[in-house]
Amino acid sequence: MNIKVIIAGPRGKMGSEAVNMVYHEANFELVACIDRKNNGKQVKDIEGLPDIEIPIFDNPNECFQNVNADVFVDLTIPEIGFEHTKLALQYNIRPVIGTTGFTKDQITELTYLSNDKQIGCLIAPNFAIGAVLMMQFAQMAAKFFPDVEIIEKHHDQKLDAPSGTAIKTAELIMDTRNAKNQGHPEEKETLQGARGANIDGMRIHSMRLPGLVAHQEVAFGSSGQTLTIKHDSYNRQSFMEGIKFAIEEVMLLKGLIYGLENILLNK
Ligand SMILES: NC(=O)C1=CN([C@@H]2O[C@H](COP(=O)(O)OP(=O)(O)OC[C@H]3O[C@@H](n4cnc5c(N)ncnc54)[C@H](O)[C@@H]3O)[C@@H](O)[C@H]2O)C=CC1
Ligand SMILES: O=C(O)C1=N[C@H](C(=O)O)C[C@H](O)C1
Repeated sequence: MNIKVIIAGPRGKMGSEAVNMVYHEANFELVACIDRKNNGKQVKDIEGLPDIEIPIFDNPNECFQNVNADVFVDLTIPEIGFEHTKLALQYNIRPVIGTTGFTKDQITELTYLSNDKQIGCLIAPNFAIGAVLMMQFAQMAAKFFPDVEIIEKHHDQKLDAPSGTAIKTAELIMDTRNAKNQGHPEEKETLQGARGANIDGMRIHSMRLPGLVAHQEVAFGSSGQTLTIKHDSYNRQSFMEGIKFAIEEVMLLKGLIYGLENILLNK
């Protein structure tokens, strides 16, 4: 049986790619989109989207109430994505969340809701398989190289900094590395922010430039050597294999998973 999917953010860079992927996937059926504009219109009315008569709602409540769906995919902004996710769970529709910038407290609240209702929910800061592996390799390396800096580089339309991927990478590293303040104990920033954001003593640097898509380096150093683990997404197609996998897998979950690695690496 087909998995029925609702997508929020269909006009966005990621949302439009996801609409096309879901439409072309034999086992998926796009049943509605949530867009803050275009209420009452159809997907075919939006430039760049497939020529299909799928309804668009600007009101998520109305959408979830009227459309029979299995999975809800959010690719919007964190404030809206969080509200969408809570609502989808209330309607027993399984969320697959690509939107980044959720706070720790928000993820905790969604975990409670999802686990309590025994409804699958997947939050993945990065759906690119290569990025998931990059984070895993970084976690492995941190065991041997506790001095580490994360450099993430994105297009200049990105709203959140640091990226969700950089935060997730730091969290994974924190699982294997004891907190350590890096650099000289008496170092001083003569220009605020020069050393980047500080998380558990490691630094995250965020670069924003037109021309970039999504890139991250995790640089480790020890006596006489450095190790750099690097991933590049050159287009948004790179995230689609992971979203497809997440839509299939969330159907089997009974609670919330944060990070694709938790299901991908057990396959
Ligand atoms: N998990 C992953 O693998 C990836 C996640 N992302 C994340 O996905 C999200 C979307 O990224 P992009 O498509 O690049 O952004 P975008 O700016 O191209 O698209 C954002 C979408 O959100 C919608 N939106 C904005 N404000 C809204 C509001 N107030 N109410 C309802 N909808 C609203 C816009 O209409 C648009 O459709 C971001 O959080 C980004 O960090 C991006 C790439 C990969
Ligand atoms: O906004 C983006 O583009 C991306 N956002 C995600 C993040 O914040 O990590 C994933 C990827 O880096 C692209």
